Amino acid sequence: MMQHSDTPPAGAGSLQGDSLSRAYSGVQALQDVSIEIPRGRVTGLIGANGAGKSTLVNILTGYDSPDSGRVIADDSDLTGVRPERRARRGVARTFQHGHLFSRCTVLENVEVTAIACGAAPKQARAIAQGLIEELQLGDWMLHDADRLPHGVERRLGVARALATRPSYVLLDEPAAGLNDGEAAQLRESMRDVAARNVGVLLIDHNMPLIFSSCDYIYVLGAGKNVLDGSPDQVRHDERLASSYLGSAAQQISEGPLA
Ligand SMILES: Nc1ncnc2c1ncn2[C@@H]1O[C@H](COP(=O)(O)OP(=O)(O)OP(=O)(O)O)[C@@H](O)[C@H]1O
Repeated sequence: MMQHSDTPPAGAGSLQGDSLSRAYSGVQALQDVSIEIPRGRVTGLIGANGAGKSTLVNILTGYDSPDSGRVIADDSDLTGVRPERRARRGVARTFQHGHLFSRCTVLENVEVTAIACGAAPKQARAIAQGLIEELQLGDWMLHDADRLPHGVERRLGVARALATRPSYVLLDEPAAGLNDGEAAQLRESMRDVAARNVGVLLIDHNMPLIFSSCDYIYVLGAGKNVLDGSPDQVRHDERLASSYLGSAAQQISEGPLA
C-alpha cells in the first residue's frame, strides 16, 4: 500500500484497520482490508455498491466484529470494544439512515449526544449551539428530528457525531440527497473539523465531493483494497474505473462541485 504523501508527524495518531476480513453467510464482504485514517486529514473511501464500505465502517466503529484483523486507534487495540465505549475513546460515526432521537428537536439531539459523552449541561448547550451554527442548522434548531428534509437530517447526523468531540469521525454517505451548495458547505465543515486535528473518513458516491475534499483516497472493490493514493494518483489510475461497473464510473471525474 502507498504511504500517505503528507503523513502527519509521528505521534499525531491514526485510526487503523489492519488486515480486516468479514464474511456473512456465503458473502466475503471484506478480505484482508487495511486502511489508515490519520488525524488532521480527510480520508476518502470509495467503491461500487456492495464493495464493503459500510462493513468496514461498522467494524472500525464496533457495530460489527471482524473474523480476523485488528482495529487500532493511537496505538491502542480497539478490536472487540463495544461501540459506546469506542465513541468515548474518540471514534464517532454517522449512519446512512436514521439513528436520530426522532421525538427530540435538532438542538436536543446534539445536546443529548454531548451529555452522553460526558459534557456538563451548560457545556453541552454551548457545543450544540456551536455545531448547529457550523453546520448551518440554525433555522431548524427547534424542529423535531422526525420531520426534517433529507439534507438537514444528514447534517444533523454529522453534528451529532461531532458532539462527541471525537478524535476520528467516520461519515457514511453524509452528502446523499444534498444539493451542490449543501455539499460544498459540508466539504468546508469537514476541512474545518480536520484542521482541529480530527481524522475524518468520508464515504460517498459523490465523486466531485470526494476528489475535492480528501487528502488521500482508498478504493475498495469486491471486499478488497483495490488502490489508494492522493486524489491525483487515484483519479489517473485505470484500476479506479475498472473497480466500478456501469453508470457510477461516469461520476468519477465529472460534476459541478468546485
Ligand atoms: N448483515 C449482512 N448480511 C449478509 N450480507 C451482508 C450483510 N451486510 C453486508 N452484506 C453483504 O456484504 C457485501 C458488502 O456490503 P456493504 O454494505 O459493506 O457494501 P457497501 O460498499 O457499503 O455498499 P453501498 O455503497 O451499496 O452502501 C455486500 O455483498 C452485501 O450484500
